[in-house]
Amino acid sequence: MKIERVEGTVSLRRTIESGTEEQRRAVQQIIDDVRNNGDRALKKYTEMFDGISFDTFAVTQEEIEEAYWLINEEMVHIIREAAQNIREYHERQRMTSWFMTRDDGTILGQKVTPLDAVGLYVPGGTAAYPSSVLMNVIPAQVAGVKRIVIVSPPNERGTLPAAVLVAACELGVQEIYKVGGAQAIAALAYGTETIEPVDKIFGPGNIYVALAKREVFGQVDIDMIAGPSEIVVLADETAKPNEIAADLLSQAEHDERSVSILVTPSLQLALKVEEEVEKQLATLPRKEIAQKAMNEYGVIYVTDTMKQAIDVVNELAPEHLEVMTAEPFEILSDIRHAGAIFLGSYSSEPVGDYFAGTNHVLPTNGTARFSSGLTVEAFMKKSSIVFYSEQAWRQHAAKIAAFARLEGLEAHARAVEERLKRGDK
Ligand SMILES: NC(=O)c1ccc[n+]([C@@H]2O[C@H](COP(=O)([O-])OP(=O)(O)OC[C@H]3O[C@@H](n4cnc5c(N)ncnc54)[C@H](O)[C@@H]3O)[C@@H](O)[C@H]2O)c1
Ligand SMILES: N[C@H](CO)Cc1c[nH]c[nH+]1
Ligand SMILES: [Zn+2]
Repeated sequence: MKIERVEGTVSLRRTIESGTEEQRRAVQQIIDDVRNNGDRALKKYTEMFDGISFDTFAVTQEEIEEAYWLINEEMVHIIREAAQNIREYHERQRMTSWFMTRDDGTILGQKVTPLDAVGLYVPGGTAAYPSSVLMNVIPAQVAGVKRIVIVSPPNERGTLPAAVLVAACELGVQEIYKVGGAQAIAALAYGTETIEPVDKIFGPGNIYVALAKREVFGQVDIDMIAGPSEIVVLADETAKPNEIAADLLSQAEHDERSVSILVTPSLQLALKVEEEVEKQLATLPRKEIAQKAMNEYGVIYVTDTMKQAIDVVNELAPEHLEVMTAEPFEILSDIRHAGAIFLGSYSSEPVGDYFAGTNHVLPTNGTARFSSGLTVEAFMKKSSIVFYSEQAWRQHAAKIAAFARLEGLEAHARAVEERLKRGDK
């Protein structure tokens, strides 16, 4: 890990993978094929990319039962407890419709409606996280979404990871399809004989999945495109170097492009954390990934003051921020940009990844400057409500018509004035 003094600007912005021309063309072709040939195309690409042939893509009851055999009971209880915590937190985000009235009889309001159907992409390989199933499905359920569909590429046994199936089943998700990649995204967007289309697609995936999501946007809505994980630790001399190092490595093991940064006014702490990171890296099972991430994107910024350290954090606008100082709550009001803020030395970032109840789908790449993590709101939409009484119309019709004529929109003006004829009768 490099130790640097902060000079000039700092940034978390990395190039966003936009794929090669060849990949973009391949994705476009897969999407067209699924639109035209439905299940037949899904079958073809599943054979081609996942090496499995299916007659039906739906996960069966037997597969769910087998998954429960493969997961120990204690783990099922942990998943249940985590789910309860996540549900309790997200219940607080529930939105309600509201109305307001004016003396002239006008009633205005906002009607909140859950999306009818959403699709969650669960990536294959080692990146199949049951915790992400909880983080996406629970806010959808709290919002009141009726139809929740999970798609994920089949593994070499022709099924899905047991932990993913158990997490989904614990939440009562009943529609799970073994199909991945761009073909799964196309099926969710346009529908096939087996898979009914949805209204919005959530979840991460590889470049083919990301490109397909971009491509179908407009036909359906999509969530954010999340980049590799990031952690910034803001610490003073009271923090423990071994704990900081462990937390930095927790995110580095996600991806070779993950970013782990310590910002501190203490050079002594910086030196100790650097040493600890090397020590702890040596015994990590995902050492290769974490090492690459630390070499490329790991850095310790040493500042002159805590105030300067806070400025650096705000400039970085990280996905996750840990505040490990003597009085973390005193710093909270100065933090302006971070997807999730973990306060105090016991609030290690994985506490939020799995269990506390907050959502782990968060803005990356410096976008925490202007965006937020996944919330219940992402699964809802708002319709404005307008009721004009006769009194309100009489009082304001001329003003509205004048405004319309200012824009040169005569039909607008006449629509409002058309009601005058009623008074003539
Ligand atoms: N940001 C996050 O929160 C987060 C979390 C988990 C995983 N991820 C990402 O998910 C990804 C998982 O990748 P994965 O590949 O293991 O699983 P994946 O499910 O994203 O992709 C697998 C599918 O890719 C398609 N594919 C593979 N090669 C192809 C080709 N040549 N042409 C067309 N399609 C092809 C296949 O259809 C296959 O089923 C990683 O990139 C990881 O970084 C991100
Ligand atoms: N830290 C990841 C988001 O950046 C989420 C995750 C899932 N499992 C473990 N961690
Ligand atoms: Zn994580």
